[in-house]
Amino acid sequence: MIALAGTIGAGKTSLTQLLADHLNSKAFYESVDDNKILPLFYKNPKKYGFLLQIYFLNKRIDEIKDSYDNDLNVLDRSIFEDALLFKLNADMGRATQTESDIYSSLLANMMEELPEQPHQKAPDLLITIQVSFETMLKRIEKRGRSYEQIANDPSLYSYYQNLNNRYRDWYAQYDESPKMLIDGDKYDFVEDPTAAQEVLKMVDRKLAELNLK
Ligand SMILES: Nc1ncnc2c1ncn2[C@@H]1O[C@H](COP(=O)(O)OP(=O)(O)OP(=O)(O)O)[C@@H](O)[C@H]1O
Repeated sequence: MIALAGTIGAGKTSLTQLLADHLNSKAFYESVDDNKILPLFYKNPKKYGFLLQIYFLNKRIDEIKDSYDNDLNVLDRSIFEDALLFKLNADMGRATQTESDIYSSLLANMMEELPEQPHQKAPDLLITIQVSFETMLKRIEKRGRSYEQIANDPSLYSYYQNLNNRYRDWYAQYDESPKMLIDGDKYDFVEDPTAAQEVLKMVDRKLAELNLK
């Protein structure tokens, strides 16, 4: 399967739709609006950080299992980014070392590839959308999920800044599958149909190179 990655508001959900339509495959979305734990987490990250992580892990494993039937199915967020978010929260004192260790070993256990399984769990291709911090802030504001707004909680500014910075290193180090980077500032594939076509062409070239299409 193809997994999208990128910071909050990078455009993962939109590109997932675009790609699945283009490839005639299925799109799998992380459902944010009916996630009951996320607003609790934003209100009290220390209390709900670990629960949120377990919730996401469970959801993403479900998605990985459901998307097995076609290598070109598209997931709007990769499971591997959660560790980046959790590490950030742990470094900010919102999770304990024990919670962090248990999460890492649970993730490794869940993702371990077994010889008898018919399909691998890691994606066939990871596509990361990289956006500047300014773009990230604009998108978060434009989308307007109340618990994500800096106007309601100014401490989110440094959380978002830190998150965006860490994505660069995360992408550089990521080695679970083939990967490619899309510049989300340069290619506004949501508003600009020409940019969308260019992005689809880039992905097609990568899929051909990997013999997936
Ligand atoms: N592992 C995690 N730990 C903490 N928060 C998370 C985690 N995964 C997702 N979130 C939160 O869930 C919300 C949705 O994030 P996500 O980036 O997946 O979707 P999105 O904002 O709709 O992105 P896009 O616009 O790229 O589709 C954000 O508030 C994000 O901070």
